[in-house]
Amino acid sequence: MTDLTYLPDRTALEAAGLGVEHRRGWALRDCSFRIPAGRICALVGPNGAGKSTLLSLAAGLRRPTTGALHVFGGARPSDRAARPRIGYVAQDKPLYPHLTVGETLRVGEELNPATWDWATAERIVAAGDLPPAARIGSLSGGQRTRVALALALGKRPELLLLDEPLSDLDPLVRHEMTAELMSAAAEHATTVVMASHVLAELDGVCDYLLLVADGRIRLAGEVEDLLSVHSLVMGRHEAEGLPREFTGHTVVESRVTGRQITALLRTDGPVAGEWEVAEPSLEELLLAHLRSPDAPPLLTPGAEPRMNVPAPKEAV
Ligand SMILES: Nc1ncnc2c1ncn2[C@@H]1O[C@H](COP(=O)(O)OP(=O)(O)OP(=O)(O)O)[C@@H](O)[C@H]1O
Repeated sequence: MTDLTYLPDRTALEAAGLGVEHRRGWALRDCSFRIPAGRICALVGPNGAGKSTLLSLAAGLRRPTTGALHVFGGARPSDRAARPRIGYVAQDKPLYPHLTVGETLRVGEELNPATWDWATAERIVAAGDLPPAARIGSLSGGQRTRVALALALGKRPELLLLDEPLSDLDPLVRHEMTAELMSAAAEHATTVVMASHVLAELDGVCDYLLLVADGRIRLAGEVEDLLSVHSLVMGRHEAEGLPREFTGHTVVESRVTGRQITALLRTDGPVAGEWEVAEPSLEELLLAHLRSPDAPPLLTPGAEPRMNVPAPKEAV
C-alpha cells in the first residue's frame, strides 16, 4: 500500500456553475461540488437526473454549456495530459464484438503503454473463467461488463468513472468487483465516481456522495459528515402538522403511520422532547432525499469547490 490513500487536499473532480443544455432542455444546471482524490464516490439520482451527462463531461466527451468542470485540480478533462489519467466505463459498456478477450486486453495495453497493469486485467478476466480466445460478441452482458471493468482497472487511471457498473452482474461478481474498486482506491489512491441505483450496496463501499436530482446537486460530501448532520426521529404523533420540537431543524421528510411519526431531520443540535433518535443509514438518507426533491441542498465544507466560479453563461 502506498501513502497516497485519501488525499483531502488534492482535488480529483470539481465543478462550478456547471450546466449542460440539450435540445430538449437542461440536463444539468448550476452544479458546484468538489470530490477530493482517493475517494469512492457514489453518484446517485433518479432516472434522467443527469448522472450520465455528468460522467461524460468528466470523461471529456462533451463540453459544458455554462460553468466549468476540472479534473486533478485545474485541468480540463479533454486536455491531452488529463485523458490518459481518466478511465470511463459508459452505461452500455462499448467493446469491439469481433475481438477476442485477449485481443481486447492487448488493445488496452497499446492504448495505455505507460500505465497498463497486465496482472490486474488478467486477474479480473480469469476470475470470470473467460477464455482469452472467446469473442466479445459471444459473451453474456455480465461477462462483457467484467471485460470492460478489466480494461478500465488495467489502465490504472487516477480517476475512474463508472456508469452503473454493477447493474448486470450477479451478486457474487458484484462483491468481487466492489472489492477490486476498494482495493484500487486503497492501494493506488484511485478516485472512483460510480453512478448507481443499488442503494443498499453503496453503504460501506462509498465514502463520498453526490446526489443529483433534476440536474441539480442536492447533497455532496463525505458520507460520514452527511450522515452525522441528519437524524432519524420517531415518536408519537399527537397533533395535526409537524411537532413543534422539530422547529429550528430542517425537516427533509416526515411520514405518519397511525399514531407514529417518523421524520428525517437535518439537525442543528439535539431534538427536544421524548423521541427515539438514531443516525440514518446511507440508504435511509438517500431514500428520504429522493422522495423529497424540494429539501434544501447541502454541501459539506470539503465538497465546496475551490476553483473560481466563471461568469454566468461562460463555459470553460
Ligand atoms: N443526447 C441527448 N439529447 C437530448 N437530451 C438528452 C441527451 N442525453 C441526455 N438527455 C437528457 O438529459 C437528461 C439527463 O439524462 P442522463 O442520461 O444524464 O440521466 P441519468 O441520471 O444518467 O439517468 P438514468 O438513471 O436513467 O441513466 C434527461 O432528461 C435526458 O432525457
